[in-house]
Amino acid sequence: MKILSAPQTREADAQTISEEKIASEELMERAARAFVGWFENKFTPECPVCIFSGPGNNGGDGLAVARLLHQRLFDVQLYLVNDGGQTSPDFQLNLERLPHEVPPHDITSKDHLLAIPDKACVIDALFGTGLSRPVTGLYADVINWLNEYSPCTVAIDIPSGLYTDKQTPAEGAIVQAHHTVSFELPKLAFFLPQHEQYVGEWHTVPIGLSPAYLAEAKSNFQYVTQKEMQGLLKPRTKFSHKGTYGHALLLCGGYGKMGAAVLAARACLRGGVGLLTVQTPAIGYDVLQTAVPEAMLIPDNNRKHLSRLLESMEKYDAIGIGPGIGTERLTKTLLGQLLATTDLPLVIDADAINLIASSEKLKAQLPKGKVIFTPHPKEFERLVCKSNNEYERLEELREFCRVYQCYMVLKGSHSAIATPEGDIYFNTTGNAGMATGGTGDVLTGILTALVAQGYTLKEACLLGVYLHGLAGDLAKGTVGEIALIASDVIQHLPQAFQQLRRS
Ligand SMILES: NC(=O)C1=CN([C@@H]2O[C@H](COP(=O)(O)OP(=O)(O)OC[C@H]3O[C@@H](n4cnc5c(N)ncnc54)[C@H](OP(=O)(O)O)[C@@H]3O)[C@@H](O)[C@H]2O)[C@@H](O)CC1
Ligand SMILES: Nc1ncnc2c1ncn2[C@@H]1O[C@H](COP(=O)(O)OP(=O)(O)O)[C@@H](O)[C@H]1O
Ligand SMILES: [K+]
Repeated sequence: MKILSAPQTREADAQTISEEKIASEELMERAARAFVGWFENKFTPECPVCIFSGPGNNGGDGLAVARLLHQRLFDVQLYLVNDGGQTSPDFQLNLERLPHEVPPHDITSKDHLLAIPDKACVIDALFGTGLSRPVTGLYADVINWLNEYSPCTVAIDIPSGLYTDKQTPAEGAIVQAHHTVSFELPKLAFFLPQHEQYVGEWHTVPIGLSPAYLAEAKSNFQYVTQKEMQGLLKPRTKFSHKGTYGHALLLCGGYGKMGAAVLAARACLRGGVGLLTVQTPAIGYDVLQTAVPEAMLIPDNNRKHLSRLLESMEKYDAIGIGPGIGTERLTKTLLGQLLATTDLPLVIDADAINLIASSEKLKAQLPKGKVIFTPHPKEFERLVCKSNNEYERLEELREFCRVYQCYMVLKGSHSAIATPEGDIYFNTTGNAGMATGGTGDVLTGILTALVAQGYTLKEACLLGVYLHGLAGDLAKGTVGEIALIASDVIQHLPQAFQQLRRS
C-alpha cells in the first residue's frame, strides 16, 4: 500500500471531495467520526477528555471530535490555541456547530493553560499535514507543557509539529503522543525509529479517500499489507516433489557460532525449501547432523572457518551466506570467489556483509540483480555509510541498491526493503521480542528458502520479512516478548504460513 507525502494527502482529500461532489466539511465530519469510532473502542466516558485545537483543519477535526464525543457522553474540555493567525473555513464552521455545553477556552498565552486532570486523555489537534514550518512560540510552549503534564495523549492524524515526510528541523517542538490515529494511511514519519517517542503506537482509520487517486499516485514508499502478501504465497501442487521446491545451499557457522548455522538451516527448512545443503567448517559436522537431520552437510576442509568454495554449484537454486562465518582472511577469499563465479541468487547476511563492507574489490564483484543484503543498522553503516538522520539513511539505501542493482532488507522494527528500482517497502509485522540474538539468522534461512523455491528476489524479501515478523508475533502470543528467543520464531513459522494462507 502506498505511503503519501503531505502534498499528496492534500491532493487525495481534494480529489475525494470533487469526485464525490461533497463539501470539504463532510470529509472532515467523516474523519472526525472515524477518529471517534477508534477513540470509543479505547476509552470510556469515565475518562475526561481535553482537546487542544490549532487554527487549521486539524484544529477543525478537534472541534468536530469535541462535538461528537460530547454527544457520546464524554466530559470534554476544549482549548483553542491561537497566536493571532487566521483560522480555516472548516474550523470556523465546526466552531459554530459546537454545543453550548462545550464552551471553547482560548489559549493565547501559556499563562492560560490549566492543570489537566490525572486520568484525562489529551487529544492533540494542533497541526496535521498542513504544518508549514517548525513549531515555535506559543504553540511550542503548549506542546512542551503537554509533553510534561499530559497523562495520555492521542494525536489526530499526526503528532503536531512532526513533519509528515521529511526531517523536522531541530528547533521545532513536537507532541509526544502515546497513540496516533492517522486518516486512511500511515505517514512516512511513522516508520522511522527516530520518531518513536512522538508517534507512540500508530493506527489508521478509513475515511474513504478516492481509490482512483490512491491507485494512480506515484510513491517510492509503500507499506506491506497482509492482503498483498497473501497474494504472493504460492500453493503446493498435488504432483509436486522435493525437486519442485528448490535446493538451497547455506554457507554458515564458525567456531563458537554453530548456533547461527543451526538457526538458519532450521528456518530454511521451515521456509518450505525442497532440499537443503549446509556447508560449515568441519567442527560443525556433528552439531548440524544432530540438530538438523533434514539437512545434508558438507564439511569444509578447515576445522573452524569456511575456506573452500564447492567445485560445483550446479545443483543449487539459491545460496545464503553469512550467519556465524566470522571475518577470517580465508573466508574473505571464499566470498570473493563466490561473487566472481556464481550466477545463483545470493542472500548475504552478517559477517558476509562485514567482509564486503571492508573491501571495495568485493563490492565491485557484486553480481547485478542477484543479491539480497540483510543488514541491521550497524552493518548498513559499515556497508553503505553513516547518515545524519533516518531520511538521509533511506536515501543512501535507495542509492546503494540502485548503484549495485541489489535488494536490501534494512532490519529493524519496521524493516525497510529496498529494490534496485528505488522503491522502499516497510514491513508491518514483528515486535520488540525479536530484538534477541539469532532472529536475523532465521531471516536469512527463510529468504534463502523462498528464493530457492522460485520466488523473485523482491517477492522473497517482501514475503520472507513479513512471515518472519508474523512468526515473531505468533511467538509473542505464546511466550510473550521478554522471553522470546530466535527458536520460537522458527517454531511459529508453520502457523505464520497457515495464517497467511487462511486470511
Ligand atoms: N483537507 C481536508 O479536506 C481534510 C483535512 N483533514 C485534516 O486537516 C489536516 C490538514 O489541515 P490543514 O491543511 O488546514 O493544515 P493544519 O495541519 O491544520 O495546519 C495549517 C494551519 O496551521 C498553521 N501553521 C502551519 N504550520 C505552523 C507553525 N509551524 N506554526 C504556527 N502555525 C502553523 C497554518 O498557518 P499558515 O501556514 O497559513 O500561516 C494553518 O493555519 C489534516 O492533517 C487532517 O487532520 C481531515 O479533516 C480530512 C479532510
Ligand atoms: N523492535 C523490533 N521490532 C520488530 N522486529 C525486530 C525488532 N528488533 C529486531 N527485530 C527483527 O529481528 C531481527 C534481528 O536481526 P539481527 O539484528 O541481524 O539479529 P542477529 O544478528 O542476532 O541474528 C531482524 O529481522 C529485525 O527486523
Ligand atoms: K495533530
